[in-house]
Amino acid sequence: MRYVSTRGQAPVLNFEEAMLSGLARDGGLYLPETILTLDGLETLDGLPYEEVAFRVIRPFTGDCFTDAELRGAIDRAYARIAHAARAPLVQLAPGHHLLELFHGPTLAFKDFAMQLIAQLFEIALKRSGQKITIVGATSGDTGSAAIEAFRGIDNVDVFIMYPHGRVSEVQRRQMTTPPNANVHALAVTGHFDDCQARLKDLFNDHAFRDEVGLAGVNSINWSRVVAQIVYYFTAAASLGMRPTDFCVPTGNFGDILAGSIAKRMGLPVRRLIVATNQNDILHRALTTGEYRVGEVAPSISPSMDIQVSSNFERALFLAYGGDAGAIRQLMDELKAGGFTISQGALETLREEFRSGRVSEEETLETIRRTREATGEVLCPHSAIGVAVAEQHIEPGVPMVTLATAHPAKFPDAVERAIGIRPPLPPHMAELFDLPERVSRVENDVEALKSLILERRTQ
Ligand SMILES: Cc1ncc(COP(=O)(O)O)c(C=O)c1O
Ligand SMILES: N[C@@H](CCOP(=O)(O)O)C(=O)O
Repeated sequence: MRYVSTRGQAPVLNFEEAMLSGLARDGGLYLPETILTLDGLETLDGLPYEEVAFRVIRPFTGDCFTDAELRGAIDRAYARIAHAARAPLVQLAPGHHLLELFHGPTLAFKDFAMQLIAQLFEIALKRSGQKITIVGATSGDTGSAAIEAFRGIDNVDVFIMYPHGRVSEVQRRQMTTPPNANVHALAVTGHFDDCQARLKDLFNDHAFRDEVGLAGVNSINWSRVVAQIVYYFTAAASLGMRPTDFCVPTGNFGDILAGSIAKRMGLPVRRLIVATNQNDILHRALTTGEYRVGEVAPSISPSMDIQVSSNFERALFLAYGGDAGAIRQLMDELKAGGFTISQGALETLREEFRSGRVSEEETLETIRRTREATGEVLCPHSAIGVAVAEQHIEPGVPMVTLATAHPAKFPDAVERAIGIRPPLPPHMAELFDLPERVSRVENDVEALKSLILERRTQ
């Protein structure tokens, strides 16, 4: 399988090359040239998660990994998810199901992709002897998952930029307490969009990129998206492969894009519903056709405090029929604050996506209500998903809401809602006793470059 950039001016790559590159050299995002349908959907129900993962991921990796390598990577990755089903589906109400994606080592859905791609990176780097510098931007969960997955791996340094003061204490400590020499937590002045913009600056500086062997593990990296497709298949399989709606707490649009790819592979996804907090650029874009960047407002769902939603570029590319020239034009306009989606592309997007926005008070109320009605304690991000899903449930169509993080990652918000601080699982019992290691950095690409060059160990 070959991968092309959404901006049409970067080399066409295979899976492994796209995985190791992250962002395309023209600033775009890689997508497969064609998306193949997956046969045998009716045989998936009852299979172990690992087997479904193999069948879903295999067509995307081409001949980059042998079957044995891919199966081994999948088995090692998902052995770290502390639930036999890996992504269990629990019923919240008749017709409404919660897909729990928070049983991994860092308690967020990011573990599903990050654990797997760390295994694949390791195989690829052992084979080539290449040394790389991973730089990631996080609003809290990608960073902790990346550090957990890549810490201690040979030939890799991992630098994670998070917005200083804007992640939860649990998230921060997950990033600052690992003692491994190849891990570097960077607290950046600014918000997540600043971190992501600086990350793209680093990728777009080709001399720096080549000097340090820059790689990315945000969902701008196609391999992240691929791994996130799998749980749409396991969820739909356990609901009998009926047309199903999925509601996804959304920020950078990676998780919901994975659902869109699953649909293109033939999964009976009816609608994908974007659920946002007050940082609602995606809801505004789908409602009005205007994609205009606003201020990032801090919220009780900090992982979704995002305005510039990177993977929306992939959805736009698909909605514009693969017109890379149109995407280049839109991304140029974005530099000046935003763009108008063409009527045709907007209609295409609206056929597939619905959206909703949830206030802080509604988020707290949903945590409260859901616990009372079902006993399930939601994290604030998952609560946003549940609240928006409830507005879109239609009789006869199952609704699956993605529960993207464990409530114990956001104890302050959960306590405000239900008066209880959810306990951390035993493997994280010492988190608050460990010493922290972090560098404060200004929101400045030159400062970041100097720090990375000085600190990398490879
Ligand atoms: C807990 C949680 N929920 C939802 C999201 C939004 O996911 P995405 O960025 O893939 O839209 C994130 C961040 O990515 C997250 O960490
Ligand atoms: N919410 C994310 C933001 C980055 O998302 P990614 O999926 O593009 O890596 C986070 O927790 O960091």
